[in-house]
Amino acid sequence: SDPTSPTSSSTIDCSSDYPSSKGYSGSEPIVSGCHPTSCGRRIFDDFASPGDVAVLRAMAEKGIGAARGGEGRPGPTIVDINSGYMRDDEGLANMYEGRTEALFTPDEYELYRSTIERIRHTVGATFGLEEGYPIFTAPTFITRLRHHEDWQPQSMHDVYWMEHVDKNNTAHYDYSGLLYLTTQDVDFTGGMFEFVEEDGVDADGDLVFKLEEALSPKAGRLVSFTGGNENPHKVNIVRGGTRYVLSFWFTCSSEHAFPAFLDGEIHKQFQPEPQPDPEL
Ligand SMILES: O=C(O)CCC(=O)C(=O)O
Ligand SMILES: [Fe+2]
Repeated sequence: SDPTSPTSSSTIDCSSDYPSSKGYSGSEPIVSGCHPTSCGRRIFDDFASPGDVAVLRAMAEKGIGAARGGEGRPGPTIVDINSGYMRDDEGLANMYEGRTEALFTPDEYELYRSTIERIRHTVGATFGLEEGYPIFTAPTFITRLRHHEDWQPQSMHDVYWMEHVDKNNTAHYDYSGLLYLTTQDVDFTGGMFEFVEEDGVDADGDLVFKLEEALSPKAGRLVSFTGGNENPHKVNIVRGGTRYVLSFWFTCSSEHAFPAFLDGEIHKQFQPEPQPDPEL
């Protein structure tokens, strides 16, 4: 599809957390031609073909199988094809570790890489950014949410249905992109994506949110939005079946530029210290 003509487009006021000369929360300088001057949301249906969507889903399954064995775990499983890391309710594992043969074919890597690049280009065009922006950053991953009636979250990592703002989780995220790889009410039930807005506080003093706009995941549908406080959102709990989404974040900060390595070797450079999961 034509990257300049989204299926639907809305413009909203950017959060007042974007001052004019400093970045969000004062952390990084504003990059003109990249940081949003006009915030909003863009949806592109049929952004990826059914065939491409099937290959991306199969790559996630292959990665989960290599890292965890079998079909992996119920609940949320995050798969990063670039670094090889997979996280599920048992923790972190790497799909590339200890392999003697390539896990993915050159065609699969090329599809993954070109899909990332096409999304990046589309986000830049639809938000009117200068050439070269936004910048690809890490991490990016495919998230699989697999329903199982007996499943319970083991740590805060597993609680995927919380309202959040992407830029508050990771300060250098400026644009968010979600490419859905399954269709609601065909492949899974529940799992609606919702933009929300603050609606006061509850008796414990915790923020309460109300629905602003619900978007039904559809295979091939790209949803992109500015990452700041103008776009709080959540995913609803998956009630049946399996839901997949490819999540990307882009930045305006050249310091956070991340080349798409996709060579099956990069995890050797990132050996994270094992960290205890935050408690529930
Ligand atoms: O899965 C979705 O629809 C949204 C996921 C999301 O908001 C995130 O990963 O930050
Ligand atoms: Fe998010």
